[in-house]
Amino acid sequence: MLSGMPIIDVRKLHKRYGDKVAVNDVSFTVERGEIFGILGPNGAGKTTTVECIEGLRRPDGGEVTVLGLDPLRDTLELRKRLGVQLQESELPERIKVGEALELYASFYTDPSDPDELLDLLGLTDKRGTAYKKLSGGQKQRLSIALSLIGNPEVAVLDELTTGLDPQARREVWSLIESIRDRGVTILLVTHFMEEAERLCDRLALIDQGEVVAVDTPAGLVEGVDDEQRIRFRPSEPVADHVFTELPEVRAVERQGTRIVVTGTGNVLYAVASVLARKQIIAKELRVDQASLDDAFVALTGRKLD
Ligand SMILES: Nc1ncnc2c1ncn2[C@@H]1O[C@H](COP(=O)(O)OP(=O)(O)OP(=O)(O)O)[C@@H](O)[C@H]1O
Repeated sequence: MLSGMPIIDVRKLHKRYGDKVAVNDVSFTVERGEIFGILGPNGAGKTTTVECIEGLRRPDGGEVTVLGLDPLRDTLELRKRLGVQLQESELPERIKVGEALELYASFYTDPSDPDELLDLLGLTDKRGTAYKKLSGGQKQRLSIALSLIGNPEVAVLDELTTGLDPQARREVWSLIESIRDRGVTILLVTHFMEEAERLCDRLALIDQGEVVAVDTPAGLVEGVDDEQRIRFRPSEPVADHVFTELPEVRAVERQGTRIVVTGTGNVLYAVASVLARKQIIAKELRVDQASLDDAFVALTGRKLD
């Protein structure tokens, strides 16, 4: 295989449902070994895009190749090499964790060792537990295990941590990183900014069926103006004009006893200096930089969630 070939190549993908355009000329490539994210609000067209990649939907236009294969024509070959996460409803309630893995392993000629996967996913002591008795996080981990049982070269994970508590979510994130470290290329669909920021090497921001940007998380955030938000509770009362007189400051806002100063350049130094001169202490000081959320707003004029 050519080393330069992308693992997933989506070109001008177009998909309508009746009159509704769900995906409008979406293009991106996923390179070997990366975690590539598709990030966008509900209804942006993320699931439709990955269903075309998985061969579950027929595009109305454009081209998709996965590992050089056509998802609609080379279905059988692709099934062996592409791992797809199951929907929750696809497993019988009574099946035990170990049985589910053995069953799925039997579909492949060279599956992963179920015990090793259970261990990797922290499910070893759940081997004999019925599916319906698992917690949300455990079900999620099992569905990831099932997507990996065939030793795929590439895995598609859709809304991986939806419905999980923050603790379980972080566990799943480190799991995904260890899977990538084993050499699996991962396409991750999410509407969580934090998840995309933490996990993805690169990501496509999608809005209303269109790709608005493809870049690294840092690259996307760099594109936003370098505005910073400084929040603190002053030890003494202080008037707004003390800050608004500073050239770096764009706005001053009050939130109860807190002051929120936004500005650009070295605004933090400017604010800290003026407070020091007045011998005022900034309590509970917090500085927020631009985030992927801000990048999304800057690009689309709308918030992510
Ligand atoms: N089978 C269908 N028939 C008609 N319209 C559909 C169908 N599936 C999706 N849509 C519409 O197409 C658009 C894109 O949906 P899609 O599910 O791909 O978006 P998404 O980004 O995955 O959103 P979500 O996170 O809510 O699943 C939405 O407006 C949705 O209502």
